[in-house]
Amino acid sequence: MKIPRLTKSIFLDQFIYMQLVGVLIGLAFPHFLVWYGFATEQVLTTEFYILTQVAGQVVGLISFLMISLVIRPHLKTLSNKMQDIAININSKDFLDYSEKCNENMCAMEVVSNDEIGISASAYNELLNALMSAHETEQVFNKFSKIMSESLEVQTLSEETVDLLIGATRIEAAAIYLFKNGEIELTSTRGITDADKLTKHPSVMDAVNKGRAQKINLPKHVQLDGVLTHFTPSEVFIEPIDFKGTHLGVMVAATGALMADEKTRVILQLFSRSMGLALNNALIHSKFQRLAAYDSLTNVYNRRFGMARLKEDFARSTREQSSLSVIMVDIDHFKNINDTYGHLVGDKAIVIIASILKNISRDGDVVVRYGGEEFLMILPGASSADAAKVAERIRHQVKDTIFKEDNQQIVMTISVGVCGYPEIQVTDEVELIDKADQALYHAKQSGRNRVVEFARLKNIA
Ligand SMILES: Nc1nc2c(ncn2[C@@H]2O[C@H](COP(=O)(O)OP(=O)(O)OP(=O)(O)O)[C@@H](O)[C@H]2O)c(=O)[nH]1
Repeated sequence: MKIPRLTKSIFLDQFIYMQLVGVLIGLAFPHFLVWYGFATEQVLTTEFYILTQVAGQVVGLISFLMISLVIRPHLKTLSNKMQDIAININSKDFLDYSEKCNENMCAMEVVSNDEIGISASAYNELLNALMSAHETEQVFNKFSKIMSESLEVQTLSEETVDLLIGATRIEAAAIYLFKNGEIELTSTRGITDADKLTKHPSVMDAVNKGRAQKINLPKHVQLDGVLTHFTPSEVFIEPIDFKGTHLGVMVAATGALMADEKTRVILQLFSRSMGLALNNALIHSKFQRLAAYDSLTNVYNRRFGMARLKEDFARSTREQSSLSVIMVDIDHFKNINDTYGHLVGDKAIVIIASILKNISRDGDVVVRYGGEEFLMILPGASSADAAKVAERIRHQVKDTIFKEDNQQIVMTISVGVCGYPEIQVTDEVELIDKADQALYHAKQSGRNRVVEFARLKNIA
């Protein structure tokens, strides 16, 4: 039965109805007493009617007050908490609010199993769902920031793995990408033998078919967790795709705690959204490579080499450390072209470049400076050290027999060396210029030789 509403306040309606009930009881009560055996002249009097009316109103009023005292505070607390959340969501302060939120402050105490108790637990569930959605949103915002701020595959992968481990129940993770037809480990945290996973059939399946999977981790893979070593409870394999192309796969393992809803949601969000950023990063690195490398020899091109030399020279003058350059030019190269043709000439250039690369140490830079001219930058090497390297190169070139059809081609090179700070130059262009002068001298004095600019000066 639906009782009609009288005012805008349910409590006021309830009060009015209680008063009406009081009036009816006040009217009926004297007649009930007559029926019960009281004398009519005693109870059907105006005074007795007034008395029963007053008693009825008082009972109505007490009932209203009791309802206000027992029910109203619970509803008031519930409405205050809801208002707090609404205000914080609207003022975008929900992050601070959720961080401060503990059981006492935000959750409602459930004190009954009636509608009020049900409302309190429904509110608590709603609050938990809101907090969890908010946390997921925060993690995804951080993830979007990572995706939009870097164009480096390595940085993107490492920061994603770190965030995944920091924000979910995942305790170890790795990202593998397809490179030249092979699955390559790009970043890993916690999986100590991550390389071995590239051969695992489930990983291959996820990469080849783009199929997400959940597997048991193979025995030989161990996890470093917060607790020493432990066996993971689950391992998720999520493909990373972009427009139907399988770019790679994300492997993530939970530790002692199984993945909760938030972990599963974030894992899927990450693997599904990474494709675009990784694809951009892969294109970027391809373009960077194209812009920096010489396509014939696969060593740095002149533009990149000069930029690199500028940086190295600035560092050497700042730190007062040695820096030497070696200029290499193939002797009578025109003859090779004229005798065997340009294609054979190209092969000869590639052979010289690979000799230079093989002899160079970590940190040295090989540059194709011109057609058949190479520059080698040796940070930390004195002029005398660089001259020794140059001699090794010269010998190796001379001793390399280059076979073309049935012909055996022997090449020689002339080399100019200049080193800072032995030779006090003002910039990197002057350093190159001096090495060039030494090279010119090597050519003039018969070719197939190394000339150090420092000695040239002494001779002069
Ligand atoms: N095959 C080929 N030849 C090139 C390339 N770049 C430059 N050359 C040739 O290299 C030759 C360089 O000749 P020169 O500078 O006259 O000198 P050289 O014959 O090497 O003689 P010296 O340097 O004086 O010992 C020219 O014939 C160019 O055409 C290239 O990328 N491929």
